[in-house]
Amino acid sequence: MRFKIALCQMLVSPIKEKNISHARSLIRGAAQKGAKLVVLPEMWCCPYSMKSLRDHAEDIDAQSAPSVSMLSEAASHHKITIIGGSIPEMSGDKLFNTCCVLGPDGEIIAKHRKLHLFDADLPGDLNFRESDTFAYGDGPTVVDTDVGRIGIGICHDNRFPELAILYRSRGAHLICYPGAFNMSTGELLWELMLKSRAVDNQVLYMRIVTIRYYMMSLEKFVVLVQLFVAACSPARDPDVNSDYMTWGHSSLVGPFGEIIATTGHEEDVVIGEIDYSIVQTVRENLPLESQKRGDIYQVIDTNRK
Ligand SMILES: NC(=O)CC(=O)C(=O)O
Repeated sequence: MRFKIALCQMLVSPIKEKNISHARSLIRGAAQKGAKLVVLPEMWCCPYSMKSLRDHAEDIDAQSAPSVSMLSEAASHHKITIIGGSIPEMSGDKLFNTCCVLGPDGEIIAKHRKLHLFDADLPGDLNFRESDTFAYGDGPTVVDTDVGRIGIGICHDNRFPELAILYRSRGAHLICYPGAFNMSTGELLWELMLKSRAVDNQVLYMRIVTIRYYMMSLEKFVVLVQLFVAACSPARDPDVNSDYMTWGHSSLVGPFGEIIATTGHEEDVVIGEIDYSIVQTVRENLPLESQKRGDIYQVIDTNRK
């Protein structure tokens, strides 16, 4: 399968309505260029500022979510799949950092709540505690779409290779990470993390438990994690008063760790082509699965139903 993906690296303003209509016009432009999959950034509907996130929060389950309504209308109008970046989601009294995935009929086909919240204390530089504001998501997200099986992570989720391994083990062809690395971590780590997740490879064991008679057996699945990774950031806000300055550099990385498409820090729509047949070629050229030492290490998918 071959298709075009668009990463909308949009400049986020303090005004929510403006962000929604701006995102809509970027999606329109991407669809007109032939993109079948459009990805938005982490926190595209409002500033990524812990002080004001609650003011912009939306209740997705109660269907009072203007950002998600726009995504739904855009997906069905253009007949595309949208990875809807992330928005602050209010559910009961909890706030989540949430990504909705919309299919070409406008339906929400998956909802991922950020699993790893970004808490960092870099003395004299950055002190950021997402976990003071957000609640933790409680499950991985793999979704079947018109453009393949996709795993979803949000920003800091991409630092955890086990999640990428798990997604690949569930048959994902592509992992999409809406993200917003900051100026302290971005230069050294953004591209490194994306390339690492694209080329991670492991042998995965999944424990199959037979409860009857307390018997347990271990079934082995050999899995490679060489796949495509797409990450979409907001554009850097040149306003020095901005609470959180983002690194930008939205990118599409191929299964050999190659950068297929990327950009700098300004607003841009990055278009790249994904050809899943390359995954097979890379796996044949570099047959890592036969070289893994499953007798020494293993990753167990504890969440699989
Ligand atoms: N938004 C984030 O999770 C930020 C992050 O991971 C970073 O390095 O910056």
